[in-house]
Amino acid sequence: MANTPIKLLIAASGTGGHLFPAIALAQELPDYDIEWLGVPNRLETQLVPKQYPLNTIAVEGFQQGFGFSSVVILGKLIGSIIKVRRILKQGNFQGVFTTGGYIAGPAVIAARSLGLPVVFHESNALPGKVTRFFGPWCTAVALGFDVAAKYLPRATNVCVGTPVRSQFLDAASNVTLDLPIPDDVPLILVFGGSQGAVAVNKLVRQAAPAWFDAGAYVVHLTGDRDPDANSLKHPQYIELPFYNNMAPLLRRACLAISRSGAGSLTELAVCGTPAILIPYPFAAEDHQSYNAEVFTKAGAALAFKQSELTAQSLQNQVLHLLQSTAELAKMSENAKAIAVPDSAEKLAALVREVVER
Ligand SMILES: CC(=O)N[C@H]1[C@@H](OP(=O)(O)OP(=O)(O)OC[C@H]2O[C@@H](n3ccc(=O)[nH]c3=O)[C@H](O)[C@@H]2O)O[C@H](CO)[C@@H](O)[C@@H]1O
Repeated sequence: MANTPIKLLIAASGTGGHLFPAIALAQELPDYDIEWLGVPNRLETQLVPKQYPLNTIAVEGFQQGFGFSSVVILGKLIGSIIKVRRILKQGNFQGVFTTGGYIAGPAVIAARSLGLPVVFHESNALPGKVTRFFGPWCTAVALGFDVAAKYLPRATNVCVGTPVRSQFLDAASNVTLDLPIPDDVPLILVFGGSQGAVAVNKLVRQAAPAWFDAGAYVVHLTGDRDPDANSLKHPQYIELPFYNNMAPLLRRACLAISRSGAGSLTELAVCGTPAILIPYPFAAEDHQSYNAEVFTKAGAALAFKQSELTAQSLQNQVLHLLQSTAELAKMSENAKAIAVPDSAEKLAALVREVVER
């Protein structure tokens, strides 16, 4: 039996922020037999590499209050727990890993009810409700930022950083910057999480002409739901709904304008990209502001509330930074100082310790 691979079920679903760390972990466990748990209509159907079979369940979050729709959701949750228990038993799984979100509830309950170990990864500075509720039930909670530990006093916390895609670490990676940007121009990268940020896009389109006049190029990743897509045309402006080769792009950019999802922040740190952060104002419990604070405290970024930022103030702030190479260099150094480049290895070591114990 010594050579039988360990069977691990990874429950990660929904956004890039939940999926990329889990994929990075899976790639760090090549000797494991891994299957995925997701939902049928989210990003996992496109992003999870084909070698990991995808099991799907119907699960969604509870709304405020408890009405008829909550009863339906509760029914789905119970159905999901039963289905995950069946998957775990029939597949002889030895442990579960999750990055949180709605999928985590049935995964944790099913695994713990069968006595299986669970490692939960929470990438945000303010852990989500699901993490705060289920964290104490898990064998270990791996944290992206150590400040999160104070919100999880009853959980077994280990700070490991947040794993990034292999393109961020592998110098020999064949992931290259295939965009027409001259070598000697300042590049501003604008992106808004894995789904784009329409409000930021609007500000950027108004502010960008002055940046072009200052000689800068702008790569603008708009997401695929922007009603004004393709409305700005300029030879120094490249607009795309989504771009996959983020590592070379973040390394090349002298400044990023970004939301402050944990995944984006982790990549900014690993690449040492100075940033202007505009936390998504409607994120659950305003968690993106807590994430941004980790970076502003470290001197790695500036952060502005969306409600307080105008196109004019954004324009001026960027023009100021473009002229302050020393300030940008300091921010870059500070960003690198909070990066945890070997996070996937640390997380994999924790999973091995917990599952093979
Ligand atoms: C709106 C919201 O609540 N978002 C949450 C969601 O992350 P969400 O996926 O929205 O945002 P993240 O910043 O965590 O991750 C975005 C990821 O998408 C990638 N990307 C983006 C644009 C693009 O064109 N190409 C590309 O590859 C980025 O490089 C990054 O890896 O889960 C995160 C982890 O719990 C939270 O911190 C975020 O607050």
